[in-house]
Amino acid sequence: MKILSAEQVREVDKYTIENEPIPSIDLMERAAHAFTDWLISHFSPKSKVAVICGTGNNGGDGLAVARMLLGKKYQVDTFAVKRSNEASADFKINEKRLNEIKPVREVTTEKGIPLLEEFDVIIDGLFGSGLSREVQGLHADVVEMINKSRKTVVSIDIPSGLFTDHHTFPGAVVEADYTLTFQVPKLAFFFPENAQYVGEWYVVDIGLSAEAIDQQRSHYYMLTSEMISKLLKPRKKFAHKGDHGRALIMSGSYGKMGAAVLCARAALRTGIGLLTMYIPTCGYDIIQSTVPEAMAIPDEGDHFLTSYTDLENYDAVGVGPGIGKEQETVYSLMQSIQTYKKPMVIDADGLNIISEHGEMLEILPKNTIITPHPKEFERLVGKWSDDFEKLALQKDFARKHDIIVVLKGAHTSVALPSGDIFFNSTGNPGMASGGSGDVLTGMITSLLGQGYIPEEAAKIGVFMHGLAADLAAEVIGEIGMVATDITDFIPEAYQQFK
Ligand SMILES: NC(=O)C1=CN([C@@H]2O[C@H](COP(=O)(O)OP(=O)(O)OC[C@H]3O[C@@H](n4cnc5c(N)ncnc54)[C@H](OP(=O)(O)O)[C@@H]3O)[C@@H](O)[C@H]2O)[C@@H](O)CC1
Ligand SMILES: Nc1ncnc2c1ncn2[C@@H]1O[C@H](COP(=O)(O)OP(=O)(O)O)[C@@H](O)[C@H]1O
Ligand SMILES: [K+]
Repeated sequence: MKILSAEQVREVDKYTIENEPIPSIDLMERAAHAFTDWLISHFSPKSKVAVICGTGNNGGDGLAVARMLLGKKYQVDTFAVKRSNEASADFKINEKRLNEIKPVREVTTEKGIPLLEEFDVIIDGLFGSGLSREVQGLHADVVEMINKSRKTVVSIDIPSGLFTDHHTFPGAVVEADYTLTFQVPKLAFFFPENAQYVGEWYVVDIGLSAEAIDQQRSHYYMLTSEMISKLLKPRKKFAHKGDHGRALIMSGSYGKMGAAVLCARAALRTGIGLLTMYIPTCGYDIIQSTVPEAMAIPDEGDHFLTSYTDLENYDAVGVGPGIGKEQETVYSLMQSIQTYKKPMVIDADGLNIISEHGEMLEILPKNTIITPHPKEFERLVGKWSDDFEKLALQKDFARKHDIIVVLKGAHTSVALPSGDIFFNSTGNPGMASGGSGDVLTGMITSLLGQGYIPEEAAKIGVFMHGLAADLAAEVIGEIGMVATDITDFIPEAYQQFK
């Protein structure tokens, strides 16, 4: 699913109005219906609802929503924050329609700001995609009242005061519990710095022209199950293990053999035909007894990797989880990168080593997939001042080194050398515990080994990893979830695509 800028959404709106064709007031009605349907399914008619409107089309949506809720017997009070008589044409039409049912209360001074404590739900229709500057004065006071109310806040399209296409400095921005955004996700929603404003967010379809969306050029996408299902290859009836690839994973050190075990189990659950673990000698018995499906080649080093093995026969090689940064391990990594000519998967200490030996970046096989978490990424590229800058760094790094950068976190992003970036839509905070990343490395290596091209392996791996965790959370919750649970639910994640 494409992610569009505010400007692009405006163009798509305009195209839809002209070509469907549909009068803009009817398009607003459609948007308000979609929003209201969601509200009705989440809040009972006993709820006291305050709708706070600006005088643009976001406010127009708010007025239409208020009218629809009144029609469904909700108790609704509507407030329009006005600094002048200027308002959008569709706002004025909806103001007239609502006034015939229940008058809109005008807020023109600070004193006129309503007490919001008496309401259960506050609908935020102050500003949407037309936000053109930071919110100040009367509007800022209203935003502050909304945020102080501690009531459930649902934002229409975008939390008021949040810029969708660049960094928003802390100030007057609505802190929504829910944001229902129209038609396409907005870039700012994917960043941790905006989580407190956006809350839980959903995309609601308002029937904007698919053709117009197709025509918009965007580097940003959200991974959806529709996209993943198109990538997955079914198994053939007469397939044998040789058809599903051979992967080698170099992982583990004394005290960190768990990383290797997690990685191995995840690779197997993701469907690799044959898996070999290259591990220090101390990990040999551990791997052989905990993951009997995998073969094992012990390195000469007892506690950590010191060398490498013949890599040529493997369809994919993953390196990094739990390997440590000993000098001999640096050599081991360097030699494997130099020897293996196909794309690799590099994670964790593999990346920490590279950040201390920048020359390795220059020799990484093209389309290698690296999977840093933010701290590992910072070691590679340096600090950033906000999440939009982090995104730019990720994009540049992928381009410059011709690699795929999977930057992990909530909404993990997959940056391709082309400049395209795919944000994940699966996953939950239950994954924020040791070992979850090792599982991902195993999954992506497995997919690469099965013949998926690197771009596909990264996208499928990231999506399925989060989906497995979501399915695990449904059964066991987020708190008690451990990395092994994610692995255990990988098969069920695949079952969703049967
Ligand atoms: N047909 C469609 O297009 C559809 C659109 N839809 C809805 O419309 C929304 C976009 O509406 P919109 O473009 O009217 O902009 P909106 O966000 O309401 O605000 C603009 C007004 O606010 C003002 N303003 C801006 N910043 C300000 C500030 N900091 N402080 C004070 N004022 C500020 C700005 O003034 P100006 O910048 O011109 O000075 C202007 O007057 C979109 O999010 C969706 O909800 C849906 O109904 C589907 C169909
Ligand atoms: N709050 C969250 N929501 C969704 N996914 C998360 C969240 N926190 C962590 N994750 C996922 O869990 C994994 C953690 O990886 P990483 O930080 O490398 O952990 P470790 O090194 O312990 O294995 C990543 O894939 C990340 O995307
Ligand atoms: K809003």
